[in-house]
Amino acid sequence: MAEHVVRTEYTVRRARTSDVPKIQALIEPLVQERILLGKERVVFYEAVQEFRVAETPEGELIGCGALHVMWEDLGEVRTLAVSQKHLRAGVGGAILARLEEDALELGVTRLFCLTFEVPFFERHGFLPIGETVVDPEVYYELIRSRDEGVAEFLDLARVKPNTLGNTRMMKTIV
Ligand SMILES: CC(=O)SCCNC(=O)CCNC(=O)[C@H](O)C(C)(C)COP(=O)(O)OP(=O)(O)OC[C@H]1O[C@@H](n2cnc3c(N)ncnc32)[C@H](O)[C@@H]1OP(=O)(O)O
Repeated sequence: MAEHVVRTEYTVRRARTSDVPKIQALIEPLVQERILLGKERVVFYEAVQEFRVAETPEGELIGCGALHVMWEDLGEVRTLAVSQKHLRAGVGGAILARLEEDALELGVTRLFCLTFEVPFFERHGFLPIGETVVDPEVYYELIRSRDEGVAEFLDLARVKPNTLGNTRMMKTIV
């Protein structure tokens, strides 16, 4: 008997302000599990232009992901998540591909991520990295940022509890 395959129909689009509560609801279980870092709602509104979301024809938000620019050539994939019932249907891969297009459009050629989902990111061309992979001059510029994600990228001691068990990964997308 042929295997029954459930197809998920969806489109990936730029996020809108009205998506913010839905993005928060989508990632809340992952925040509870300490897989993703919880953030205040205002932080999501401030970052709404960084987000892409996956939506079904019925208007259900089933995935999200963000690209945060850190430096001239450097960006970070953030808050990539797919709802439990739509996992393994290509949604995460499609959002990541769109974030990579966004990165190239902006001039960003190196993408960082900090994740527990190592095999997923490896399949998309990311490789584990050890320490910080920026020149000392850039390091001392980045250290001025107030962004928690940048602090995590720099592996600063004060954010180590947030990053415990995560793998630091990088992809060059030129
Ligand atoms: C940088 C950060 O944001 S770090 C945080 C990363 N996110 C998390 O940790 C949150 C929890 N995890 C998730 O939300 C998800 O697992 C994600 C986002 C990592 C991946 O999302 P998914 O939509 O499941 O990814 P996608 O479907 O593209 O690929 C996953 C698997 O499904 C498989 N797949 C893709 N399309 C299909 C399909 N149509 N039918 C069957 N399998 C499929 C892929 O081959 C892959 O399989 P593999 O793992 O055996 O190689």
